[in-house]
Amino acid sequence: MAALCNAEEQAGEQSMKDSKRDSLVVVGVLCIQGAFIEHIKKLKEIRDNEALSLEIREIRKPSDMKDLDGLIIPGGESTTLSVFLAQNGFTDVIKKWISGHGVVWGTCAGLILLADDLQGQKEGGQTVIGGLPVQSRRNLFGRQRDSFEGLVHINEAQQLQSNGPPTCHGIFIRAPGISKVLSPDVKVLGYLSDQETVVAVEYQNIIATCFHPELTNDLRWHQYFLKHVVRQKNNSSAK
Ligand SMILES: NC(=O)CC[C@H](N)C(=O)O
Repeated sequence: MAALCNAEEQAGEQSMKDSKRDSLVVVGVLCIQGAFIEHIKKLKEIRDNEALSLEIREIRKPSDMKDLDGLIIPGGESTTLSVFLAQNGFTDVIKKWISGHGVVWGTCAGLILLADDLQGQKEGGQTVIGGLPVQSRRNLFGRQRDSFEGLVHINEAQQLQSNGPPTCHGIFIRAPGISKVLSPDVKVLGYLSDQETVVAVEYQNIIATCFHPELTNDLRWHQYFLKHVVRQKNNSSAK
């Protein structure tokens, strides 16, 4: 497949270079439960490889969100995460931060928390953050024993890196699905080999994946997220 290098991609590349020169970008990882250590490792690897001016912050309480440019909500157990967030006055803080254009990436349980319409939630409901106009179904691919690894096709129009392959390895652990896209403005970033099952999306300042790129050697999803964060920061400081 031809390498794609669109204007947005170029703007992202430029922003990454700019971030090396000037302002510090602050990216947080929600460190309550789940695969947060793996996300932090990936961010550190990119920061060190690319000499980025990047602060990587562990987010454990609402006040840690101060001056944050980007946030990763990791996979884990969405019920545990949602109860913790609600009980600690965290849900509304993150909601407000996202509506103020903070760039967020939810992987797996993180996607569940960001979906506007959640199906298959625990009895009594789950307090979610929302903001992403998709319907997500918990455990769409089955229970724990149905967890699988498979090929994710990266949507050509949204190529993650101009020089990367058009696929990536997807690790799906009791994964949620994106059962419906609720807005034409949701961009599909990745889908399975059946060409139908959407597993990665982007909507404005929100990225969400059903699988776990932090558990693979592929850095492209984290690089893609960081570019988005830097672009957004530069846009808002230009205003
Ligand atoms: N790997 C994951 O994050 C699994 C998510 C889990 N099924 C949940 O509903 O929270």
